[in-house]
Formats: sequence, structure tokens, C-alpha cells
Amino acid sequence: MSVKRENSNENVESSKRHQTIQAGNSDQVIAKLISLIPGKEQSIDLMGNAVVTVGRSRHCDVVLKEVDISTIHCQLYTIQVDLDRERRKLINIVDKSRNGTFINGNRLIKRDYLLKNGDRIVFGKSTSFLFKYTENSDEIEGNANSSNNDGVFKKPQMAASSSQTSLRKKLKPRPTSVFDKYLLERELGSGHYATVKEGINKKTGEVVAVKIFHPQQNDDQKKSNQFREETNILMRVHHPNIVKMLDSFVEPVSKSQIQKYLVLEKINDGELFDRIVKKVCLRQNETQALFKQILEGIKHLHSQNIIHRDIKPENILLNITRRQSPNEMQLGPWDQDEIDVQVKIADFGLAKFTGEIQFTNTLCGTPSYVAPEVLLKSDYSSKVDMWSAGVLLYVCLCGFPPFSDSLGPPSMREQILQGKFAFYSPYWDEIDDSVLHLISNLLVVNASERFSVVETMNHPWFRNADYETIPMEPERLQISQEKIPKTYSELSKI
Ligand SMILES: Nc1ncnc2c1ncn2[C@@H]1O[C@H](COP(=O)(O)OP(=O)(O)OP(=O)(O)O)[C@@H](O)[C@H]1O
Repeated sequence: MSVKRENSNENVESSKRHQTIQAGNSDQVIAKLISLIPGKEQSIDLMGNAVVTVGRSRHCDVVLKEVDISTIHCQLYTIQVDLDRERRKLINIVDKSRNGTFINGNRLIKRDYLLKNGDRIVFGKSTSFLFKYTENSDEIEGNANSSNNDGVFKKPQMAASSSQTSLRKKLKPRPTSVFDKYLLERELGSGHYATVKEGINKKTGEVVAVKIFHPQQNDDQKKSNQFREETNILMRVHHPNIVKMLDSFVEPVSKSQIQKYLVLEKINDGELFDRIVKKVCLRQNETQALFKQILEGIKHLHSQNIIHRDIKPENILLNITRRQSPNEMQLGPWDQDEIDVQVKIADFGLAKFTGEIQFTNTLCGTPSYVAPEVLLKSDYSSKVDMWSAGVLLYVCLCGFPPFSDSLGPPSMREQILQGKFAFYSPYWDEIDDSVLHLISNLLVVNASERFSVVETMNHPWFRNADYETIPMEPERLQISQEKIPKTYSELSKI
């Protein structure tokens, strides 16, 4: 390993301003440590392919003289990660210190961390650097044209010819990272598969939601590619009742793990689930107004051959326009303080990337919204969304689910497979027959006989044309109080 020092300041061994450290035999600068401390401004170039040591010892590659710096404070390893048929060089920092190495305010404590563009590294108490990868730090191996050109990552461009560029190695710009484009801020929520944070587009200032999936093994290139291809399709979906997908990224977090990110339109007023919990159940006219929008969203997805597969109240998000003055006119049958409520369907088309559909949702013991054919793992169509919509409609109107072990025997699974459900008295007594008719045509085991989204939208319930058009008089069943499933509202208090 050769070490070349050209610049420094009083805290770094030599006396010039700019320091270049060459570790290994690479002819490429892959990253820079930039000191922004007034009077101590300097930039340290990190060369590829080896270990760079940082510490007080004069044998270190980067010598820092502060008293709180350990003899060997940390090591920077260049590692190569294969992602999308290209090899990326990244730097892993390993803490070895007594007083700590901090990344963006978090102490590493003898741990390692894969450095990202824009990370702020503090060695000891105050020796602070900004970390940046250089633009041309990735090598394309094999056919450059085989790299993805999906618009998520910048298209490969050949670097200007230089005497140092070998014929075998071509340089391309580093793919844009989510951290290059967005500032990640407070957490908005978390689920089984991901944490969602508020993000700010650094260029436009747009406030977005960034869904950060839990890290996964980087052992299936096909899956990563599929994720990118699918999200490209989903990014083309534009509808007022569907959460807009703005960007997607797949990034390495260590040599063997990757992390997927989705940048989404930010929705401000939480989930339909919380509205049901708060109110126990929803008024009929309110449910109608929400469902008209939910169905518009589902219709759009189905028209694009996209099946949501995970319709449930946690995935129906709301944007509420609140009343500013008493004279403002309401735009629907909303609560007193609300002018309008806009429905936004979230998490569409992604179920295949999160594995098996969940059999329970947030509250332990509450039932699944999945259709019988999904439970049986047999062929399914867009009609699975209509079954889930039927469960959701039932839950909105009475506050508890149509399928539940408490209603058994048989088990909840068997109830779903047999389509065994009922409308119980007194909970359904005051609710229009026509919506009972609609639900009965959604919770149909045979998918080909189940209502489609268009049939649902054309149902008389939405036109309040009840009596003359409904052929049946649905039955309200008497049941003992103990058998009635707990409402979401009751479950949330347990
Ligand atoms: N676009 C968004 N805008 C604002 N908040 C959001 C957005 N998307 C998700 N959230 C919030 O983040 C939380 C977790 O998101 P999400 O439910 O998508 O994660 P998940 O792991 O896929 O969930 P699940 O466990 O339901 O499958 C939710 O509480 C949701 O309210």
C-alpha cells in the first residue's frame, strides 16, 4: 500500500492544505472525507481496493492529532458489492476507538457501517468530516449495455477518455442514492415490512413519504430486478384515489444485504383503520362516500391489470381538509370539523414483494381480509380485491369483522373458505337492506359469481335506490352477546 500525502493542516501530519491518500493499487479516487471546520478545511481522497487506517499513530494512513483520537481509531475498508449486474465499490467503516466514531450523531461502538453519500463522521468528540463518494466510483464489468436503464438509476455514461482508463474497465456515474435526492426526517409509521419516514426532495423541497423496507439478503438478483421493473409500472399509475409512487431505489447496506426504498406521495391524516377505531363504526352515508372513492381507485388499478391483493383499512389512507370557518360548505357527509375527506389507496401491487399475505392485521386476533382462493393458494384474479372490499364494507358499518374465531366453530379459516357469515341483530337492524345485499354479493366464495368493481359501483345502494330494486329481504340473525367479535375499537384498548 502506498501512502501519498500532499496537503494537510495542523491536525494532520503534513502542513499543506489538501491531502491525498492512496490505499491499494487502484488508480481511482472512490470517495472523499471533507473537513468543513473553519480554519481546518481539507479534503482527503480515498483510493479504492484496501484498508485505510485513521488514528493518532504516525503509522496510520490518516493521522489525526487530537487527544481524544485513539492510536488506531477506525479502519475504512473498500468492499465490492454486486448489484444489478454491476460491481460497486463502497466503503465500510469499522470503529476501533475508545472515544467513539459517530455517524450522523449515532455512535458505532466497535461496529461497522457502510458509508453513504452525505454521512457526517465525527471521530472522538469533534473531529468532523463529511463523507462523499466520487461520481465515477463504479466499474461496469461485462457488457455496459446490460445495465438497467429504467430511469431509477442514472443511465450509464462513458467517462471522457483518459490515458488512465483501461480498455477493460469503463467508468460510469454512481447511481443516484435515495440519500442524494432526499433528506430523511421524522418517522411517520412502521409496519411488518417497513418503516416510513418523512422525506424532503433536496431540489424541489417537496415533502414525501419514504418507505424503507427492512434489509434483505442480496442473494436473489432476479427479485431485485423484478422489484425495479414492477415499481416502474406502478410509478405510471396516476389516480386521485391512489397514493402516487414517485421513485424507487435498491441500495446495498452491507456486503451481503440490500435495502429497498419507495418514495411516495405523503398522506397527512392517517389510516381508515384509526377512523374506525375512533368511531367504533361509520355512518352509512360516510361509508358510501368513502367507498365511492375506494372503488374508483380499485377500478383504476384493475383497468391497468394491477391487483392490489392487500385491501384492508390500514392500507386506506386519508387526506382531510379541515374547516377553517363556520360558513365553509362541506363537500360530503363528513364530520362537523371536516370539509372534505380524500381517500388514497396505499401499498398496491406490492404484496408479492413482502411475501405471504398476512393472516392477521395490526390488532392481534382480528381477521384477515383475504379471499378463499388466496387462502387455498389457488389461481386468483382481480376479484380477490372485491372480497377484501366486502370485508372492509362490513367492518366499516358494524365495527367488527364478518369472520372470526369467536363466531366459531368452525374456525375463521373455515368460515372464509365456506363463505359463512351473517348480519347480526341489533347491529345491522338500522342498516339498509341494499347494502346487506351488496355485501352478500361480494363475500361470494366462487370468484366468477362475485361482483366485479363495476357491478359494485353500479349497485343501487350507492344511489340510495333501496326497496324496489333489491330482490331479497336479508335476514338479521339473533346471536348471544358473548359470540359477537370484539370491535376494532374494543381491541385497540386491550
Ligand atoms: N404515503 C404515506 N404517507 C404517510 N404515511 C404513510 C404513507 N405510507 C405509509 N404510511 C404510514 O406508515 C406506516 C407503515 O406503512 P406500511 O403500512 O405501508 O408498512 P408495511 O410494513 O408495508 O405495513 P403492513 O404491516 O401493513 O404490511 C403506516 O402506519 C402508514 O400510516
